Amino acid sequence: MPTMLTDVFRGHPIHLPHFHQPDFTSLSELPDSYTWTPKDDPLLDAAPSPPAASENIPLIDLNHPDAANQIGSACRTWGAFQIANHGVPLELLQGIEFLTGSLFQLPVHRKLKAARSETGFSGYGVARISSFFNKQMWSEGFTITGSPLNDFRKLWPQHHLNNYCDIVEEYEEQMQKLASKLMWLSLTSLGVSEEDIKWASANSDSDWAQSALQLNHYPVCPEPDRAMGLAAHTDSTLLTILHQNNTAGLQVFRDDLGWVTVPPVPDSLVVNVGDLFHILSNGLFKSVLHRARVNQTRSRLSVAFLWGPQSDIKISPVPKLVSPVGSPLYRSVTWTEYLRTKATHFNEALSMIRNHIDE
Ligand SMILES: C=C1C[C@]23C[C@H]1CC[C@H]2[C@@]12CCC[C@@](C)(C(=O)O1)[C@H]2[C@@H]3C(=O)O
Ligand SMILES: O=C(O)CCC(=O)C(=O)O
Ligand SMILES: [Fe+2]
Repeated sequence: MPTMLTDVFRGHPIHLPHFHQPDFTSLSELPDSYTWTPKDDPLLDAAPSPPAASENIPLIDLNHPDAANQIGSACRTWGAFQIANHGVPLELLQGIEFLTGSLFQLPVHRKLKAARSETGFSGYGVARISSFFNKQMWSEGFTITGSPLNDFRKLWPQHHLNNYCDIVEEYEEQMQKLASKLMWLSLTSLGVSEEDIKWASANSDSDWAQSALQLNHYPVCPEPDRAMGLAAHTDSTLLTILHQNNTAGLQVFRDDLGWVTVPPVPDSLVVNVGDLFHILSNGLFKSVLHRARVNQTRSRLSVAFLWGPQSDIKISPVPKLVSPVGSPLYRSVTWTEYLRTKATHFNEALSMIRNHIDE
């Protein structure tokens, strides 16, 4: 039996900073433990000099005949793009946003009933990457994998459960289909077909993939310029599909441009390349560094669909993308191994599985 995501951190506890959640709504000043300076994050104010022209991640119409090439090009230059005409019913996007809003509106003592444990995967808590920073993030999260019923039971009375579980299940199904479509469109642009990736071609999508949902809430903040919603990170996924409410906050990093805000476009979705897709593409696709800032007047919600392979699948660079005289940039790794490496080494995880070739 392959490890399921639920078991990834079993026996690999993550010691998160003590959970002192302030009552976000009652503060008129940012507590020191939430005030970020460049000492806490070297890239905090990263900006090119001279300042670069304003540019943004592309918005791609999935119905466009050239969508595959546009996606491939966005994966190479940005590691992120937005998509319109993605086929996910709008009521479903509204449904998951409503569920997320009502979850975070619950009183703290109720949310803590579904707190994520140190060795657990799902439930309520601070971002997992919190342990790598000295300052706290201005956000709260809820991770779901598999059926949310057990956790949701701790939050809501019976009469909400079926409806909320149906929304999560339907959302995961739609995202799964979309993620697989996006993966093949981007690989097509590199000349890679199903014959080149055995684990993916032998089975239908639902057999080889697994996923998690990360619900995020960034409350209104008295001093947004000094706070951080979610610190800079890359996702450990193949692809991540993000729905944000109509409040800006997500930023992606480009060496030549610094931090670039991804504006919310109604009814569209944001797609990020994750570390595993970077590995699979032998470094051609960029796993994008991103973060979330916060806001003084509007609270922000986001729902991230984190998508990767089942845990018995070894991801390694597609041979076709390795030059005949070169060697693959990375050694092979399963999603479970990678998540554990990331949980202990954070942003060093990718370089730890890189093949260092003697010159
Ligand atoms: C399947 C995943 C991917 C995880 C870990 C696990 C569940 C939650 C995901 C996130 C979501 C928030 C950012 C991140 C960096 C975090 O702290 O938790 C992500 C992390 C990763 O992409 O590495
Ligand atoms: O809230 C956002 O825009 C970013 C969320 C994110 O990066 C994540 O959940 O991995
Ligand atoms: Fe992320």
